Amino acid sequence: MVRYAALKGLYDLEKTIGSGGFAKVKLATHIATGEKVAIKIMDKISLGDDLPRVKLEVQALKTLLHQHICRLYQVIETDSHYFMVIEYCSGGELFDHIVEKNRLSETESRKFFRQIVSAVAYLHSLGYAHRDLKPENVLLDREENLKLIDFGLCAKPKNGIDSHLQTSCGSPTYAAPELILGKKYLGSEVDIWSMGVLLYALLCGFLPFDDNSIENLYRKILSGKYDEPSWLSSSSKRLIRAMLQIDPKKRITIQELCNHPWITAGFLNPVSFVHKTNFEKDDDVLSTMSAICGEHASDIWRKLVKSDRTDYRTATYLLLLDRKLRGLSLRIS
Ligand SMILES: CN(C)C[C@H]1CC[C@H](N2C(=O)N(C)Cc3cnc4ccc(-c5cc(Cl)c(O)c(Cl)c5)nc4c32)CC1
Repeated sequence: MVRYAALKGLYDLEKTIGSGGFAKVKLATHIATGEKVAIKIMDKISLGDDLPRVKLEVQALKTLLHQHICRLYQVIETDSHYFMVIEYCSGGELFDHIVEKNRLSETESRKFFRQIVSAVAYLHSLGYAHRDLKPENVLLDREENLKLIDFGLCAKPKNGIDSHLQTSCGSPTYAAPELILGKKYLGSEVDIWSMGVLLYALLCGFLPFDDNSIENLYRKILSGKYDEPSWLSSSSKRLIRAMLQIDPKKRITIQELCNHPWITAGFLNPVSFVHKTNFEKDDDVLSTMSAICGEHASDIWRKLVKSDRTDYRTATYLLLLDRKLRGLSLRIS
């Protein structure tokens, strides 16, 4: 087990739970609270010119506070590494959940899809586009709540979400036609297309556009033609068609999506993104922390609010708050 001095006394590293590109993600225990976390470890050498993506992802995750977006607790930077301490999702990938059930019922698909729409509507409302929405980037926590991850490709165009992007990124299988054609595109519109692919995967258990050869895959995507299995309801077909429109200008918008009849069926309200308030003060958590570190609760809170919200104290506060919201005792070892 590689020892990282920067984590000593703060986190106990356990097994590797995944690796992708330039990062390795390990399960770890936050020593002060005993809570499980995921630590995304990146070494600066192999990051190379991908370094700016880390800063982009950290900045995005610090800003994005939403119940269906993975929470960043702490960032540790050393000369050689970046460590991002992130909310652990013990439910694994949504993809595996679909595969083991073959496909999901319309009701279960709707439960998950509303959570995705809520997270993406919130993302877009802050001027971000994810640009790499795919089942592998949608995880589940212990209560099977959905968590969006991997904001390494997300973009916040300087002049707002409605300004055009050009960089081709994300995986072709979920990429919108305009993106694979290398045209200028709107982040919000390509996210809608990817969500259409995601919804199709939830309801069908396979992908609308798939082929081993990249050229055939591109041809299928650009044709916009895909199977509509017999089990799809006409309402599901209509919604998927509205999202998988080749012409981005004909594609349903995120606002229309929040109110779409398929989305609201069986629910009392359209999808809203009531995101977490920035940083709510909790006296139980503060008094637990002050009992341990001997500082006054008011001093702890003042330092927390003033901090850049990515230090160990912040991680401890947020993890204790999570424990409380889950109805568990607030204990600090
Ligand atoms: C395919 N990707 C490029 C990497 C892959 C690494 C493992 C990870 N994972 C898994 O695949 N489980 C099955 C377990 C698991 C559990 N909790 C996690 C909590 C957070 C994250 C996470 C990972 C990355 Cl790269 C992020 O940027 C963020 Cl914001 C969050 N990944 C987790 C994770 C999923 C993604």
